[in-house]
Amino acid sequence: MFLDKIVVTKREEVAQLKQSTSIAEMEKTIAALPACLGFEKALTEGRKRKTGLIAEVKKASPSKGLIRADFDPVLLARAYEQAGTDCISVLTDVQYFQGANEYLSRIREAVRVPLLRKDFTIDEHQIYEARMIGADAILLIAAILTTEQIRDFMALSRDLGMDTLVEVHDAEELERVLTLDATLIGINNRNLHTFVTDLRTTEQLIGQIPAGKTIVSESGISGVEDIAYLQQVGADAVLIGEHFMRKPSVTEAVRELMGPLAAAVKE
Ligand SMILES: O=P(O)(O)OC[C@@H](O)[C@@H](O)c1c[nH]c2ccccc12
Repeated sequence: MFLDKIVVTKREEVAQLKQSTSIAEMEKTIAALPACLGFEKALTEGRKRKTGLIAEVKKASPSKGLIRADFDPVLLARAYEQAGTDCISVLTDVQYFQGANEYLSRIREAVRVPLLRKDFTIDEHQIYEARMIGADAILLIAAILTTEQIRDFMALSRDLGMDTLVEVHDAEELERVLTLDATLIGINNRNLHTFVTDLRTTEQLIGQIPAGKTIVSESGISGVEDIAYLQQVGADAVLIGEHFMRKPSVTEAVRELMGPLAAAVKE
């Protein structure tokens, strides 16, 4: 199964990372960095449309293979910025998503938009690494973490100045996450075991979430009617990758998708 395979890969990566650098060394580098941009803030009080948007820089995926042939991470991120996306997500996993840490650090230099490091975080070392390469937030996937790990990783991220997007896909994961003080919760419409995507996952889970949380609906979103539906069921923001990556102009694609229902009507 994909998630099990990727966790094995990540354990190897973490072992290598631990050999190449220590936490003390990483802390030194981090101390000299500028403060993070507010990722969660950009999706709440700062958001530009009724529905917040995290646009993803995604070259390939394990289920689809290569998604965009003329992939230039910096040009794509600039185009997203121009279209007024609230935040940008950057895949850094090499093996399954053809991502790279370098993509995130180059994008960091090029735009003033808060960045999510989209990867499979299973160890503290990766959280320091995320901060070093320029992330403003990291993804924590409940399916591969214990509740205690999520709690500890949220605390460490906060100490380093980063926000966390805690991702769930089913009721059991959501229940665990709701015992923590996570304020930014992602509902992944894609089952990471089977890769089947169903937007109704958001509708099914959102009812269990108490008021005051910011809900991001993730994956498989591709039409104005999808945005309308997710608005109607109560999502505060959406995370979209593939739909934009398949369009020649991602700036136009963002405007087309987010314009009709969301542009003018910021509450
Ligand atoms: O390309 P899509 O279907 O718009 O999906 C984007 C994003 O939600 C997806 O990349 C994603 C959501 N959670 C993840 C966890 C790991 C890797 C990738 C993901």
